[in-house]
Amino acid sequence: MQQPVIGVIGGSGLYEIEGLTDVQEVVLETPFGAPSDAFITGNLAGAKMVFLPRHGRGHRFLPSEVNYRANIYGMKKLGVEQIISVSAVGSMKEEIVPGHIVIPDQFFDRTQGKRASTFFGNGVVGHVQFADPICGELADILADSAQQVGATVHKGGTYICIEGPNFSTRAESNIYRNWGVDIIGMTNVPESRLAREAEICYGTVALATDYDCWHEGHDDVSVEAVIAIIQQNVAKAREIIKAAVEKIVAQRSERDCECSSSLQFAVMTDKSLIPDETKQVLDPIIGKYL
Ligand SMILES: CSC[C@H]1O[C@H](OP(=O)(O)O)[C@H](O)[C@@H]1O
Ligand SMILES: Nc1ncnc2[nH]cnc12
Repeated sequence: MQQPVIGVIGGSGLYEIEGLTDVQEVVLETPFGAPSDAFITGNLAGAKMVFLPRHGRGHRFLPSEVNYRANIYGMKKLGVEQIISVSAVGSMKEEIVPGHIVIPDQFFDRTQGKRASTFFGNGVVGHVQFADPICGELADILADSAQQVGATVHKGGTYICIEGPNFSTRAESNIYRNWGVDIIGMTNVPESRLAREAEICYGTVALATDYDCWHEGHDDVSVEAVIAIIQQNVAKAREIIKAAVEKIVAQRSERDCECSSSLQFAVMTDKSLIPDETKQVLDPIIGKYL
């Protein structure tokens, strides 16, 4: 059995990963442009790791500016099969207290169409299933890991993804709550869509940092408050990643989740009509089916 290759996309406050051996910086250009930063590769607990800070080191890219396609394409090129996303989120439920961890199982997309969110196009049409956008097996591992390291964890929940970069109005926040969502953020869509198209399992460790602006007993969300909670919890997030990596290594078997073969029946276009250049660009993603 080959060593697992696990990607970590660090969100707000997580710009580096600790404890790796044989660390290298890999600068990649992709057909979709430059990723958010150099990929940091190394070994951790028997796995090969590929780390990328979503907003770049120094937090330089807005949620709408992050080049999600280049990031996921780069992960695929580096052999990543599972991505652990780490994200700061607002809590939309009383019981999700700032400092708690949520492992969401659903996304609700409220982005405004400004983000490139598919590898398809340019002569190739494909439609992947996305009813369950998070890999169930990876989510189980992340929830168990969070519990193991002593975090208060909520397993399951809907993450509503807004365009940002401004936080929500009070009316929006209350309406989202009426829709029944659990947490709010700005980044996990389209990242998760692209991971599914690339047949990479995707799971999120969401750190609740605030009550957005709906809670009468708490201050409205601010960057200052978000950073304070992240700083208190970043060590815990790193412990969760390490525990999850150890479990993935221990359970290592060929993936049999739906994510691992999501493209098998997804491409609609007659193979003989797909332009050569498109085939070349998408070779790491659809090559095995052509
Ligand atoms: C600093 S609060 C807003 C910012 O934090 C979250 O980012 P990430 O998912 O990368 O941790 C949120 O989506 C916003 O981008
Ligand atoms: N309240 C909030 N809204 C959107 N993204 C967030 N990230 C952290 N807190 C957030």
